[in-house]
Amino acid sequence: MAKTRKKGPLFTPVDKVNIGWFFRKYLRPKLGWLGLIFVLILAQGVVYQQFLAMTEEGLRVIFDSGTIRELLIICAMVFGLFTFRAVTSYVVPRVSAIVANDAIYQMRRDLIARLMRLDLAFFERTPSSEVILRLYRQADQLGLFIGQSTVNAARDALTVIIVSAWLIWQQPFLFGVSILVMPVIIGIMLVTSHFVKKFQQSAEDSFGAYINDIEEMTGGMRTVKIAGQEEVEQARLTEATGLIKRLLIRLQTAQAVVMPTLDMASAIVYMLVIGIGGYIVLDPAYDVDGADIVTFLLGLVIVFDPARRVAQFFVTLQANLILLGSIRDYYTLEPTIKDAPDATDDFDPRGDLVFEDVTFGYSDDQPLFHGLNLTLTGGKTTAIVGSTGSGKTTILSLLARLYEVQGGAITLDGKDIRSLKVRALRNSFSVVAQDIVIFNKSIWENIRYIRPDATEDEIWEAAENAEIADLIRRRGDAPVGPKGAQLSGGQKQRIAIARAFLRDAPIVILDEATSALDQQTEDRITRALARLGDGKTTITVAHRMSTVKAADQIYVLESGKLVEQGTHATLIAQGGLYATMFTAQRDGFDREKADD
Ligand SMILES: Nc1ncnc2c1ncn2[C@@H]1O[C@H](COP(=O)(O)OP(=O)(O)OP(=O)(O)O)[C@@H](O)[C@H]1O
Repeated sequence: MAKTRKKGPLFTPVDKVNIGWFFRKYLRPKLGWLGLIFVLILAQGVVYQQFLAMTEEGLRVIFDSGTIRELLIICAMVFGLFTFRAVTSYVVPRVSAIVANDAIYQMRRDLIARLMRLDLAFFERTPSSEVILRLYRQADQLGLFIGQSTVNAARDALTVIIVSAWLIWQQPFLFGVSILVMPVIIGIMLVTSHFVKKFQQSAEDSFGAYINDIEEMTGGMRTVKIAGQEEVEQARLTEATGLIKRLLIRLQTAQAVVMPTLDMASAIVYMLVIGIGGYIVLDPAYDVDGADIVTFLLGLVIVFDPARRVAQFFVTLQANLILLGSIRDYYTLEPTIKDAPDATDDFDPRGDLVFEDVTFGYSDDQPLFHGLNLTLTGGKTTAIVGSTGSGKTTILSLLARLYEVQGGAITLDGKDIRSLKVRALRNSFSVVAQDIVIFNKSIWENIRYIRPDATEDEIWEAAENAEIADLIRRRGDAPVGPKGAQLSGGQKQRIAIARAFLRDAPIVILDEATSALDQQTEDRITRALARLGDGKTTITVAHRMSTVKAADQIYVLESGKLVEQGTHATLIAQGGLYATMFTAQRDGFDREKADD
């Protein structure tokens, strides 16, 4: 999703749109607070100007031998001014931290809500590391930048403006001399900004790749260990961190150019002011005294520090514009599968599910279904069998509108599923699939996840039905490890089955539901699943022929084409593909038993 940026001005049109978007959406509602921050930092700038004015007066008291009393009053006022500045220096970061973190919280909240609405296809093509990067690191960095750097920069900029205005008013000629170096500074900043943007983009990409590597490593640790691939993994991750190191060094080196440039510029300015200023003081033709020059120099010292920080800010701003752009990219994504304007939830989920001439492919060059016709009769059990990659799981995805058909239609209760509310349609399904989402919580909590409002009795009943209640009693509240790493495949499947019981939806989808179970458990679970599907529309996808035998209707797919259909008995009698697959599996099974 990286955007190539051409070398150019400080803000590209995309940057301007992004800043405008962030301001309108997340900062404008906080204008009151922003106003307060502005007033306080304005006051901080005025404090410096007042300090200078008083210093000039103090110096005159000393040079022109005024009274001690006058001097003491000036000292007390200077102390008072800085105490005020100290108080505001506490209040401003406090208020700005609240404003910025709240803005980032709202942005994250919206981002999460947006992500949830996106199509499954987005998650199947986007590495999770990219999502993590945006939701976590980039949003965090942006929050810090807005809460601290921007507010500080605004304060510094105001200080520079106020003090400079005072200096111009006092000594216009000397001020004119001081800003002779400005064009050089601006030129260097523009060049630096370009490189900072470029390196930041590369650094973000390599951070994404690094998170991806970590995810793959931790997720596949079992395989890594068994295959003794630790060193390969270590080398892979070390290489990724090495790349990050190199990019960050380049990034920070580019940023570091700003400070010495400003230091050199300030040295030249001081030199000019002392030289030309000194000459003016010595020349009786000018009405300028030593106090004027000392105050002017002090004013420059006061201005230079915040000016340096403002310049530095513009450079880090470039890096943060990349982060903002990267987060904003997700806001421009729209789900393609959403409710039609006149979508209805008025349908009977117990009705027939029918594929009418359905055409579908994951990509244009790989069509899968062409004119597929199937009827999954309401209240009955339909099995879909076929070799691997024949499109069985895709049928289930299309039913739940995880993908949209490209031709023809799928109807439920005679209504095109595209005319139904997506949420209502999906609520009609209970799914027991292979890719089970398991959280690092207790089994009990994992079952409850599907229906947080379920009563304790309902959860126990579901657990008993799925034959996992004993395990819950044994393990108690112990968490099951990340992604359920401490559970066996069969135990995870039984959690999925318990969830399906708890959800109790009118259509039950079983996608290889009993594949990870031993024969004895499988028999028990098959009975449990029969109870689950009792009176419901059940759709079973299985490699194992034994689990589909009892289905009311069996469809046999081959490379996306429907090649046979009927009951177990009729298909066996036909002696086609199904009969061949069934016999092959049974023979294999018998051989295994004989070997035992
Ligand atoms: N998200 C996806 N993006 C692109 N192609 C996909 C995607 N999911 C599946 N496919 C392809 O579509 C075809 C059908 O896949 P599908 O998962 O429906 O088969 P299946 O019959 O369920 O296979 P299996 O029995 O191995 O689970 C396969 O060729 C697969 O590579």
